[in-house]
Amino acid sequence: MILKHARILVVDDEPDVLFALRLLLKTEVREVVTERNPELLLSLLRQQPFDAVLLDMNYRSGQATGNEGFYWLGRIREQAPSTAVILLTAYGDVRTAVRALKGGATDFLLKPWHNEQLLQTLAAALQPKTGSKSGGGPKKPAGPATALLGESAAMQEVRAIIEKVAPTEANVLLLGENGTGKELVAKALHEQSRRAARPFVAADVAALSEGLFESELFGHTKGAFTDAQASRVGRFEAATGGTLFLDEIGNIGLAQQAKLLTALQNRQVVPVGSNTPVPVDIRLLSATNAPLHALVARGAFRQDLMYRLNTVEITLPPLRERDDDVQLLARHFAQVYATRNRQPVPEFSAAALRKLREHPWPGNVRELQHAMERAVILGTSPVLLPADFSFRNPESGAAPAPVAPMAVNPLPLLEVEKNTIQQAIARHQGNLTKAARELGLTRTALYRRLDKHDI
Ligand SMILES: Nc1ncnc2c1ncn2[C@@H]1O[C@H](COP(=O)(O)OP(=O)(O)OP(=O)(O)O)[C@@H](O)[C@H]1O
Repeated sequence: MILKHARILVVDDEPDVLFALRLLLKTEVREVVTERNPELLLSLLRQQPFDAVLLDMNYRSGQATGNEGFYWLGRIREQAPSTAVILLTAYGDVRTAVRALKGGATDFLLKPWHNEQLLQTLAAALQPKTGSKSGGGPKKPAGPATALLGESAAMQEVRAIIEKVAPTEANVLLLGENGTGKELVAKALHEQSRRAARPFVAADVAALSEGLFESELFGHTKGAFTDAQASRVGRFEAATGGTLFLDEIGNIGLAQQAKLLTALQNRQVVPVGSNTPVPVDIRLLSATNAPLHALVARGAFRQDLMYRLNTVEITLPPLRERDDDVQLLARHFAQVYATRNRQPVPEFSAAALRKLREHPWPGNVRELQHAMERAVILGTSPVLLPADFSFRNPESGAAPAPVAPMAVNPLPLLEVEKNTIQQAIARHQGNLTKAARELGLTRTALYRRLDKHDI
């Protein structure tokens, strides 16, 4: 496609950028649509096809991780796989660029841009896929990579370790409670590795009986046992050149541990029923929610195997220890499920946000994800309220948490509002943008209330 026939969507939260790009593009392309709010991106793509999206990567001042950009990139890839996406960022570095391209971006431009270069990049992005895009390197079909979200210090550290470790061949052991994102991290490690173009093979080893363990992982020959009507390649071989992810590794017995250790030491597997070893070339990632070090101390897990697995160890913190991420993830899942169900994206009342923050999340991000799906589907107003979230009492594991009784001497409403605002501001060390977000208010609405309460 040539540029002058193209329909281009530009999404950036800076009005000046939108203005400049509209001015530049309106004489060069057939149609240019600009939008400040990335949340409207998907509905714009539904309304009309665009040939390319110029997408900003950071939407909140001071945030330079580009995670929002990666998130929207993934969503565009899912919804409009043939639309070219060019990412715009002021904070580019090589790793971000690589991550963007692996996530399916067509190209990457640094702000401030040169007009000539931007037009050339756009024109190149509109060429058919088999065309002249720079060659070299193995190509991987752009999958809708789920971004690992979270701005808490703990998650930023996890992402920094991933970036450092992913390109190496180190075996990585992922520790953390259920639903903290271990599998997501394993996929990120694979996607950012040199093995990204080869398979990512996952196996839940705890689910394998002792008998199945060997044949699933190492394969079997035809007739090796009663049900073996044909020979079958095991997970190790299937992952050749790529990554093998062994989940729930802490739950396997000592006999399986010995078999696994032998395979890892010898870098080869012997399929059940065969005498011929098959060499394997895998990078091993494993995960467990069991206290593996304590299991080693008790003699229930082999120390030598653990040392094979944990060249690098990454511990995913429970969600209750990363308060800052609860709101961000809740908004993310609200967006995902509202879009999936073709519903408007709900807002959150301040009280609902408080309830989400105060819940201990025993099921971590997975529990939050399900809570948001339920709330979006069953919610009756455009603003989610505390009643839209009913958590099971973690103690009993069954009954929904009782509704808090009314305070006997309720504070006057204005007092409550003032206290709530003051607390939110204190929690965010005076950062009004963050306080406003937690309270479910726009910054302007928060300023009005500061004025009203003389804060
Ligand atoms: N930081 C995150 N950002 C976005 N989504 C996340 C994040 N962490 C977890 N999720 C989502 O939460 C769900 C559970 O994550 P995942 O399966 O990776 O957890 P896990 O620790 O491997 O769980 P388990 O121990 O139960 O296997 C997935 O749908 C995943 O996409």
